Amino acid sequence: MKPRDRLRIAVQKSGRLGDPSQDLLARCGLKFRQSRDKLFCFGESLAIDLLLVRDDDIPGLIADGVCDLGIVGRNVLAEQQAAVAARGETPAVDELRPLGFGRCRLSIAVPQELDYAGPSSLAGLRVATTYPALTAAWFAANGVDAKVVLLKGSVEIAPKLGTADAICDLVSTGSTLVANQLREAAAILDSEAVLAGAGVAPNDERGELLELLLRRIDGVIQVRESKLVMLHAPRASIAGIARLLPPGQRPTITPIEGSPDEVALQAVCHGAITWQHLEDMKRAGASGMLVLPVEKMLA
Ligand SMILES: Nc1ncnc2c1ncn2[C@@H]1O[C@H](COP(=O)(O)OP(=O)(O)OP(=O)(O)O)[C@@H](O)[C@H]1O
Ligand SMILES: O=P(O)(O)OC[C@H]1O[C@H](OP(=O)(O)OP(=O)(O)O)[C@H](O)[C@@H]1O
Ligand SMILES: [Mg+2]
Repeated sequence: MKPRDRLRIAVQKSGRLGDPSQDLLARCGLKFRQSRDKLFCFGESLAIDLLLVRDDDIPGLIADGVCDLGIVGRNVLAEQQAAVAARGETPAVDELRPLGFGRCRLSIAVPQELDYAGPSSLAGLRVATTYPALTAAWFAANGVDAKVVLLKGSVEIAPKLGTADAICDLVSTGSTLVANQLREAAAILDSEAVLAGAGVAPNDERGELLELLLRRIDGVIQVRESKLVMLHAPRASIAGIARLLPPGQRPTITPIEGSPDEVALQAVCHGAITWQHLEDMKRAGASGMLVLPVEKMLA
């Protein structure tokens, strides 16, 4: 293969991960000019280009060296790794970073009327899936002999059609399962979009670009998951309130002019602040609570 000096990332052309993947790269300061056929994006701000492809092709493109990196669901990457491992080979593509979007899980689901009391309930049954290697590996790990039936799509209707007794497919809200009179029996993999890359990083300019990109991705993810919390509280309640916050920087406490028993608290927290957090803090004495997004952060 021709040597390359530009880093190349495979991203999903359309579908669920396409836009969020490009959005993440834009937040990392990458700017692109798209080719007329919309299959290639030339990096204008850095020597990093994109190849726009079907998500199923991404692990293979990295393994073959056509791309250095890819943004793909862990479910797709893990399936490829499990298929390689089942052939007795060592997977050449690794997960470098979880990216925090495209969250779903790969689950075994069974018809409502099937009694499921654990993996052994599926012994001797046919299980339809688009993820044959992961499904077979889960059965093997649980010592269950079941038949894995490969389907490329519409897996959920297989039990109704009589081509399978159960399925193993992606679940997010669970509404597809409900619509097909199925229920989730066991989650076999928690998934989200991940940055995937070759086990061995390129040992040239591309290696440096990769390091730079990883640093920026880490920064973007940290900021995205960070919130600035501001509130007022009686001085005596501050320790209790601080314990209710997700982990983060040590809070700043400032006196409030004219209210000697009350202080203002300001804290950068890493992780979601839910309504439940706010209600718990209110019960602990907090008032005037504000939760703000963080745009940039530098330690
Ligand atoms: N319901 C869901 N909720 C959240 N994430 C999901 C859901 N379904 C799938 N995903 C994640 O998004 C990825 C891409 O899903 P999508 O449906 O776009 O794939 P696809 O139809 O195989 O696309 P392609 O045309 O690229 O082959 C999945 O591999 C999974 O990681
Ligand atoms: O638990 P839910 O929120 O219902 O999501 C699960 C469904 O989402 C995905 O399909 P998608 O919506 O992408 O449709 P497709 O696979 O038919 O393209 C997946 O293949 C499941 O069928
Ligand atoms: Mg696909």
